[in-house]
Amino acid sequence: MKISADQLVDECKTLYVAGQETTNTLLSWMILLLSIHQEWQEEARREVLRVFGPDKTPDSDGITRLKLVIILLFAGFMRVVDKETRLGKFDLPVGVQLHIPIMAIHHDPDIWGEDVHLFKPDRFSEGVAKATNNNPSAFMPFGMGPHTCAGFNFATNEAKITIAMILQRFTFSLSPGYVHSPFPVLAVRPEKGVQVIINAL
Ligand code: HEM
Repeated sequence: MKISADQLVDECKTLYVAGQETTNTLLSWMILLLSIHQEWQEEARREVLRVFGPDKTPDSDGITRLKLVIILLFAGFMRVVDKETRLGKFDLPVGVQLHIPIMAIHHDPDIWGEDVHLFKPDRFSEGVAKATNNNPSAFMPFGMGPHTCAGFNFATNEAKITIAMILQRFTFSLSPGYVHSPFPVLAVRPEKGVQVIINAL
């Protein structure tokens, strides 16, 4: 199949939009959470130093051994019905937009338990099924089905490498100037940034 210059430009825009804000938003929230939860920052650093030591650049073998938990916040994603479809008891006409509220599903106490609002990475220690009260498909930070995120492996590896390299070199804690303002656009971004105090190790 031949691809036109316009299609190529469109593909590049898709990869940029889908891949840039999402991963840097994920990294920003991870820095925030690890700044607040110093015990998890130390635990993650211990793991990174055990796998890579203080200076080794993370390699593909090592990053598969990192079990750093990636906490993802994603506001929602959307489907447009392109042919008449029956969904459970609903008949969906063409053009209907279906919003899948990932963030609401990721905050449902019936699925995650009453402590859903707490940062508890170890809720995943026995797998997603256990963490979700046997609803593993309720955890869908990268979507689900035929259009699941094309950049899943790339993004998780990129995030692991970045966090590992930061943890190898610095400690960080939250700056008193930080203002919490989650702002949903496509991903939920920290509207005013994440200000941290960084110290070299
Ligand atoms: C933390 C980072 C990321 C998150 C949370 C994320 C999340 C998602 C989600 C929720 C979807 C929609 C899936 C669906 O509709 O079922 C999606 C689709 C997509 N993502 Fe990502 N993504 C991330 C990074 C990336 C990166 C780095 C790339 C590419 C370099 C990428 C490329 C794509 C593409 C091309 C699609 C559309 C797939 C399709 O419609 O077939 N994403 N992503």
